[in-house]
Amino acid sequence: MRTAYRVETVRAAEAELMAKLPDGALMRRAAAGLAAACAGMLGGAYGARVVLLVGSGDNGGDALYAGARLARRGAGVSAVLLGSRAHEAGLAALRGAGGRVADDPVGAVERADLVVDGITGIGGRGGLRPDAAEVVRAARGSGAVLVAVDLPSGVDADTGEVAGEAVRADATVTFGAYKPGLLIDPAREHAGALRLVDIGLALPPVPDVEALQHEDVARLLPVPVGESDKYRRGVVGVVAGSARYPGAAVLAVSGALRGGAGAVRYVGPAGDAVLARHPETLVHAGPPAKAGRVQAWVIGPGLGDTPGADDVLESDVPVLVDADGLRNLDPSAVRSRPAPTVLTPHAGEAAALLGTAREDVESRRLEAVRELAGRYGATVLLKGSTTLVASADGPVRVNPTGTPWLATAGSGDVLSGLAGSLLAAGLAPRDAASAGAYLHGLAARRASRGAPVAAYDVAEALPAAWRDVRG
Ligand SMILES: NC(=O)C1=CN([C@@H]2O[C@H](COP(=O)(O)OP(=O)(O)OC[C@H]3O[C@@H](n4cnc5c(N)ncnc54)[C@H](OP(=O)(O)O)[C@@H]3O)[C@@H](O)[C@H]2O)[C@@H](O)CC1
Ligand SMILES: [K+]
Repeated sequence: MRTAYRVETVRAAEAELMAKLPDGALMRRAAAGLAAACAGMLGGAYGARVVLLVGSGDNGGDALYAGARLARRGAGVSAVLLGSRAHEAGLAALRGAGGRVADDPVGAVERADLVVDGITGIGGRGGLRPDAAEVVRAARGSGAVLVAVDLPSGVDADTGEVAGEAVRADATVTFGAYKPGLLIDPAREHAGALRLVDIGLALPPVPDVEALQHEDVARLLPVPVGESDKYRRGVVGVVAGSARYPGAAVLAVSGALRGGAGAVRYVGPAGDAVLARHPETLVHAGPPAKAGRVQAWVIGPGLGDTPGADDVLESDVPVLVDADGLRNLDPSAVRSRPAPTVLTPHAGEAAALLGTAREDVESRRLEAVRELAGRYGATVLLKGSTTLVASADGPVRVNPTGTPWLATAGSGDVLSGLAGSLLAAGLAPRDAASAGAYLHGLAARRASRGAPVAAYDVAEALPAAWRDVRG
C-alpha cells in the first residue's frame, strides 16, 4: 500500500523527531537523498551544470545543501534566489563547496543539465509568484531535467489543487511520506516520477490517503474454493440499458462476468443484445424485485429516462448506482438503506449531486469525493484522471492505474459491472470499488498500449489484468 499524509501530520512527526536529533540533521538527511537522486538522474555529478531555484523556506535549504553535495562531487552549481530571504546556513554550505549565486537566472537555467525546484514545499501557498514563474518557464523550455524538492512548487500538498502556475517536474523527491497532492490530479501530473526518501519520521498507522498496489489487490480478489458453486460465488444483478442504449447493458454485463461473481442476472429491455454477446447471462425482463435472488445489484448504465433506482434501493443487498441511476438520487433514500451503497459518478454527475459546477469538482476532487460520501452515507468512486474512492470514514483511496485513453464511451459501464460483481463476491464496498478501479485501469493499459481503446477491449483485457495482479 502506498500511503500519503497531510502536512499537519508530517509537521507533527517532524517536530517529534527533530527534538531527538542534533540541529539540522533532518535537513541533511533530506539533502543527501535529494543529491543522490539528482546524481542518479545525471548519470554522475562530475561536470554537470546544475541550477538551484531557491525560495524563502526550508525547501530552498534542502536544495542548497543538496547543491553543495553535488558541487563537492564536481558539478558546476549555481543558485537562483527567488524568495524574500534564503536559508543562510544552506547558502554558506553551497558557497563553501564552490557553488555560487547566478547573476543571470534565465541564462543559467537555459544552459543547465538539471534544475532543482526548491521554491516552495509544504509551506507554500497558492501558485508561483511572477518572478519564479518566469524562471520556471525558461527551465521547462531548456531541455534540462527538472527535479522538484518534496513537491512541485505551486501545488497544494494536501488536496492536489493547482491554483495558478506550478512547476511541472520530471521527477519529485519527497521526504518522510508522500503528500496527498502527489497522488491526486491535477497536482499529480505536475510531479513526474516519484521517489520517497526515508528520513526516519514515525507516522500514524492510518494515513489520510492510500493507493493500492498489486499485492493489496491480489489479497482482496475472490478465489473460488473446492466447494464453491455459482451461487456461493455470488450472483450480481445488472439493471441497465434501454431501447435507446442497449450497448450499455452489454458492456456492464461484460464487466460483471469478469469480476468474480458466479453468475450475472441481467434485468431490463436489452436482453436480446446481452444474450447475443453473452449467452451465459440469466436474463429477466423485470422488475428487479421479481428477477430472483442476487448478492448485489448494479443499476444505472444506459437506463436513459426509464424509472430510477428506487426499486433496487429498497432491496437488502449492496447496490452500486452509476450513470442514469444517479440522476436525482435522494440522499435520505440512500442513507436509510439496510445494506451498503456504492455510487460511481464522473465529475459531471458528482457536480449535479453536489449542486455545483463540474470544474469545481475537477479542481478539488478530494474534498468533493469526501463530501459526497458523507452526504449519502455511501462509498463513492469518483471517476477521472485519478479515480478516488471514499467512504464516510477512513483514508481516501487513490487509484494508481489507468490511462488517459480510458476516457472513452462505455468504459464506465464496464467498471460498474466489474465493481458490482466484486461486491456480489463478498468484497467490502470500498474494496470492491477500489479493486475494480485498479483492475479496470490495468486492463485499459494492457488493451491500449498507447493507442485508442474501446470499452469492450477493456472488458476483454480484464482476465489478463487479473492474472497480472495475481503474479
Ligand atoms: N517536514 C519535514 O519533515 C521536513 C521538511 N523539510 C523541508 O522543509 C520544507 C518546508 O519548509 P518551510 O516550512 O520552511 O516551507 P517552504 O515550503 O520551504 O516555504 C515556505 C515559504 O515560502 C514562501 N512562499 C509561500 N508561498 C509561496 C509561493 N506561492 N511562491 C513563492 N514563495 C512562497 C513564504 O515565504 P515569503 O517569501 O512569503 O517570506 C514561506 O514562508 C519541506 O517541504 C521540505 O522540503 C526537510 O528539510 C526536512 C524534513
Ligand atoms: K519544491
